[in-house]
Formats: sequence, structure tokens, C-alpha cells
Amino acid sequence: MSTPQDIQGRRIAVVLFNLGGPDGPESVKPFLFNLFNDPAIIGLPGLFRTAVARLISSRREKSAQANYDYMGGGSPLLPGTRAQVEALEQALSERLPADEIKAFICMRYWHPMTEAVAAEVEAWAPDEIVLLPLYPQFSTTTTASSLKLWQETYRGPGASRAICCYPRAEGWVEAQAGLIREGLKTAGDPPVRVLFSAHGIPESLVTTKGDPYAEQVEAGCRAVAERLGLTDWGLCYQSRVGPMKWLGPSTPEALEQAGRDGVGVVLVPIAFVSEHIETLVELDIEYRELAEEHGIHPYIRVPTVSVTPAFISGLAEGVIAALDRSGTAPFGPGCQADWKACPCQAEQRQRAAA
Ligand SMILES: C=CC1=C(C)c2cc3[nH]c(cc4nc(cc5[nH]c(cc1n2)c(C)c5CCC(=O)O)C(CCC(=O)O)=C4C)c(C)c3C=C
Ligand SMILES: [Fe+2]
Ligand SMILES: [Fe+2]
Repeated sequence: MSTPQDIQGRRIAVVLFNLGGPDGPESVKPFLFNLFNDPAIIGLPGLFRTAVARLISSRREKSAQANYDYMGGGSPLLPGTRAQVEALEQALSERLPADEIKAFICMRYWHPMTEAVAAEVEAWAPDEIVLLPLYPQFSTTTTASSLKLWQETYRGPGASRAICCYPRAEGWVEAQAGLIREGLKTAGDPPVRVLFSAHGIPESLVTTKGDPYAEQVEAGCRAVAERLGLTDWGLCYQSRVGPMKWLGPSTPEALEQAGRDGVGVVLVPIAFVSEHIETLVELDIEYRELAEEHGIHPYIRVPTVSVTPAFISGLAEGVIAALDRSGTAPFGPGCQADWKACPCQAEQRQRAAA
């Protein structure tokens, strides 16, 4: 018969990655500097990149501060992520009662950042580690950048594996579908178009780096649209930065088209899992004004999945599935094509070559 000592569980650390955001007006510039100094964001050699990052962060500081002022001066991303951590720990403890589970937040460009979090995880001495990006779709600019820095930094104990993406995972699709259903109910009778809006990336990352982000975003939108039986829907990209060609159509272009077509809009943030500047300011203030200018009624912005039970259960299932393996893999269906930058396919390629 087993004694309490025999059934002592594993210590499981889940590391949740996101971008991070400034916690007050004085951290806007250093946050922007960290972002633009990342080679995954600006692919210039070291010293040039740092000089460019200094210039852009100085130039953007005032306008970015004005936008963060709408949210009390700083980003709500960290409190929103803390709520997700609590919900995920709870969901995992219910499913794995014999184990001790602790989730850690690791932000890329503002605190808590990688070096400090790696030290915290090391001090906690986990047996198992699951790396879980809070980016459903993989991009070289987000997930790859966070995982690379983590892998270069963490030297502590524990068997580690990573979830690279979950663009069509059941919980993610169901959470989106549930929130859109509510949005459509609020819209009522007038003809409306469901517009999925994703954070953009420069088009060259897809063509030259083999970044699978656009494919994963498109496949996720299709899965949600099919689940809801949508007949009028589209995908567009927001948050353009700089002079390069970004993925399109842009969200302002898609809104203009909706105005011309005489339909209302239910706008869905399809690449974010919690509220922050890109939803609360760009979608709720800037694009709402634009929608009004184009005569779009209604303009309804669907909330992000945040701590909805379907999303959190989905994450918990992804973590549990990952515990049975090593390496890097998607949760649910990942990419369809063989993208050069996709880590799960890199491993498949290595296995096939061996
Ligand atoms: C899907 C997620 C994201 C991708 C892809 C992404 C790429 C990307 N972002 C920039 C530049 C900026 N992003 C900024 C804010 C921001 N970006 C994401 C997510 C993705 N970025 C989030 C969650 C946030 C919010 C941070 C917060 O305040 O809580 C900003 C700062 C805001 C602003 O000044 O507009 C910049 C700048 C680039 C250049 C890029 C791909 C190359
Ligand atoms: Fe961004
Ligand atoms: Fe993939």
C-alpha cells in the first residue's frame, strides 16, 4: 500500500511568455528601446540596431505616452496576465492534484523579464518545466524571440519542453467563438461583418524568414468562422510600425471597405489573449472613431479571451499534453506548410534526416 511519501508529486513550473508593457510614463521609452533593440524586431547588426532603437524609442516616446495615458499611464498587460496565471494554476491543480504547480510570468521587453524569472524558476527547483507562450500563433518576432532568450538564459534544473503555438486548439477556437456569439447578439438585426484583426508583421518576414504567423492566423480565423457558420467575415492586420510593407489588408482599409459595403462590424482581436494598448486604445478609441467616420453602425469590439473557462481549460490541457513529451510542438493543429522558421517542423525535419 502506498504511503503519503510514495505519492509525493512532481514540482511543475509553467512559464508563460508575453511581450510586456510599461508600468508608468517613465518606463515607456526604455520599454520601446528594449523592443526595437531585439534582433527579431529589427534585423540589423548590433551597434546599428542599438543606434536605431535609441532613435525610434526617443521619437515614439511622447506619442506612445499619450496612448498609455488613456490607460492610467501604463499597460494593463501584467495584471491581466496575473489573472490568467491564477486561473491556470487553479485549473492545473484540479487536474493534477498530486503535483505541485507554479506558473511564472516572463515578459520580453518589460518586467518581469527573462533573467530575473529564470533565477526565480531555478530557485523553485522544478522537476518539470513547460514553456507556454501567450501567443496562439507562432512568429519569429514574438514566440521565437522569447523562447530563444529563455533557452540562452535558463541554467536551472528540470526537464523542459515548449509549446510553440496553438492557432487551432479546441479551447482557443471555442473561447473565440463564444465571445463572437455574444458580440453578434449585441449587434442584433442589421447586416454585420465579423472582422478578425491581428497584430501585423512585416511581409518580408513571411517571404524571407519563412515566418508561419500569417498562415496560422488565417487558419485560426477559418476554424472560428466555420464553427460559427459565418457568411460575411474577413481578416485584417493592425498596429503597423515603420515604412516597410506589412501584412494586409490593414484594419483601417478593411473598415473603409465595410463602410463602402454598408455593413456593421464585429471586430475580433484574433492574436491577443488579454487587454492592452492595442485593444483598449487602438481598437476601442482610434478605430472606433474611424468606423464612425465611415458610417459603420454598429461597431462592436469583442473582448479578448482573458480568463474565459474555455481558454483556460484549453491551456491547462495543452500543458498536461506537453508533460508527456520533450522538445517543441504545437498544441492542436500547427502549421500546414513547411515553414523555415517553425520550430516543430524543424524537429520533424531533423528526425526525417536522421
Ligand atoms: C501577436 C502579437 C504581436 C506581434 C506579432 C507583434 C509584432 C510587432 N510589434 C511591433 C511593435 C510594437 N508592438 C507594441 C505593443 C504590443 N505588441 C504586442 C504584440 C505583438 N507584437 C502587444 C501585446 C503589445 C502591447 C504591449 C503593452 O503595452 O501592453 C508596441 C508599443 C506600443 C506602440 O508604441 O505602438 C510597438 C512599438 C513590431 C515592430 C512587431 C513586428 C515586427
Ligand atoms: Fe507589437
Ligand atoms: Fe509550427
